[in-house]
Parts: sequence; C-alpha cells; structure tokens
Amino acid sequence: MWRRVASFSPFISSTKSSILSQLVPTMKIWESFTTEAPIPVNHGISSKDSTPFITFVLGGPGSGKGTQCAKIVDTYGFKHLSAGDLLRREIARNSEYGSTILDTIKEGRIVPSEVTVRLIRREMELSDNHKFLIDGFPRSEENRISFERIIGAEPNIVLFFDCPEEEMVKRVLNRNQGRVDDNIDTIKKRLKVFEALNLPVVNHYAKKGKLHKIWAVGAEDEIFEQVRPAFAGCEVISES
Ligand SMILES: Nc1ncnc2c1ncn2[C@@H]1O[C@H](COP(=O)(O)OP(=O)(O)OP(=O)(O)O)[C@@H](O)[C@H]1O
Ligand SMILES: Nc1ccn([C@@H]2O[C@H](COP(=O)(O)O)[C@@H](O)[C@H]2O)c(=O)n1
Ligand SMILES: [Mg+2]
Repeated sequence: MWRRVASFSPFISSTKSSILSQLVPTMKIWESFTTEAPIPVNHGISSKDSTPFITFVLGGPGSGKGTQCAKIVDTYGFKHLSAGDLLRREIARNSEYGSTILDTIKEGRIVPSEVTVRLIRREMELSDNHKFLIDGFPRSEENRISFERIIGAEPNIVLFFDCPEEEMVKRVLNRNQGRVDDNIDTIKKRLKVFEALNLPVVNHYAKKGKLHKIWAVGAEDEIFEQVRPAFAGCEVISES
C-alpha cells in the first residue's frame, strides 16, 4: 500500500512551532511504499527470538557519540546502528530518497522519522545480534514517537553526551572525513536544530530513569569510564 508519511504537527507544541517549521523539510514529498504491518507495541522485533536490548545515544554534532560507540561495541558486543550513517548510505546508493536526504543533511535538518526508523528497523531485522546501539537517534520527540510506533519498543538505556558548543564546533571542523555537513554554515544549523529539539527527548528519558548524562570533554578513555556504569548489567566481551 502507498502510505503518506505522517505530519509532524501533532508533536509540535505551539511555542516551538515557528522554529520547527524552519527546521523540518516539507513533508508532502515523502511517501513510502510498504507492505509491512507495524510491529505491535511490546512485542519487540517480530522475526527474532530474543527481546531486543536497545541503547539510544544522544548528543550534539561532534560530541563524540561515534567514538564512544566504537568502544561500547568492542567492550559489550553491541551492534552499532548510526542513523546518520544509514542515511548517508541511502545517498551513496542513490536510493529513491537519496537526493532529498542529501539536501536535508546539507541543511542540517531532520529527515522525516518514518524514513529513518524504517532504515533502523531493517538493520535490526537483518542482524543476528539483539543488543543495539542506536547512535544519533532520536533527534526529536517526533523521532522518538515514530520509533515507538513502528518498532514497538522503548530503549533500555539512553546515553546523553553533554559537550559545550565551542568544543563540538572545533571537533567537527577538525574531523576530516569529507562529510558534506562538516562546514561552519551547516554546523551552525545543526546546533540550532539540536538546541531546539534535543531537550524534550532528554527530559522524557530522565523522567523514566533511563538517562545517563555524560560529560563529554576530556580524553576518550576517561569519557568511556563514565559510560561503563550504564552497562553494569551487561556482559563484558572484551576488556578495552
Ligand atoms: N574526547 C574527545 N576529545 C577530542 N576529540 C574527540 C573526542 N571524542 C571524539 N573526538 C573527535 O571529535 C570528532 C567527532 O567525534 P565523533 O565523530 O565521535 O562525534 P559524533 O558525536 O558522532 O558527531 P556527529 O553527530 O557529527 O556524527 C572526531 O574527529 C573524533 O575523533
Ligand atoms: N535521527 C537522525 C539522525 C541524523 N539525521 C541527519 O543526518 C545528519 C548527520 O547525522 P549524524 O548523527 O551522523 O551527525 C543530521 O544532521 C541530520 O541531517 C536525521 O535527520 N535524523
Ligand atoms: Mg557520529
């Protein structure tokens, strides 16, 4: 069936609506062709025996999410799913939405949640692992609510890498990975989006007692020492 992607409007509070209307792309162009039924809430990933164990990784651009995720993968054996990487892969493989995703990333805006969540869902279904590290997601309440609706699960753990803007800008400008959004104009836009949309997500998980806030300045290994306690209940597969 052809399904038009849902509007953001139910999730936008009146006070934020003007800034949000500048931050999100026009939704009308996004349609998805799908025969999938939504996975029922509380039943996890349909094709797998084990209930998924989900960690969301939040933080501004350049706060060190990807860097710390690599350590979590090595130490605790999670499957790393970076929402940004999945979207960049769609651009690289010239998929139906590739050019629209590219324009959205260049503008530092948020890709409609249904697109991103379906990419994440596909990777979760394809993976043999049941421990997922979902990096750069959810970027907004709308992302969060879409995930709950489409995947039918909530995260077990939420990490939030808290980093001063100045430090984030410095790191992104020095990153040198050839990303189209690693330039000062796009970084400013990404920071605006982050400031406008991240806090409600953080507050939501703080209220649920799932949030682990990490001060993301210092040596990478020192930061990882703050990460470890969040995974105290997880098996260590390799001491790093
Ligand atoms: N603790 C740290 N101190 C200094 N530099 C760091 C630290 N952690 C990561 N970096 C560097 O900062 C840059 C950004 O890190 P990383 O890619 O992990 O951030 P990110 O949060 O995933 O960013 P984005 O949201 O843009 O993908 C990289 O070049 C990385 O090597
Ligand atoms: N949930 C998400 C995650 C990312 N994006 C877009 O990708 C850009 C890069 O993301 P990184 O996590 O790799 O920094 C980001 O600025 C967004 O344009 C998204 O839309 N939704
Ligand atoms: Mg990253």
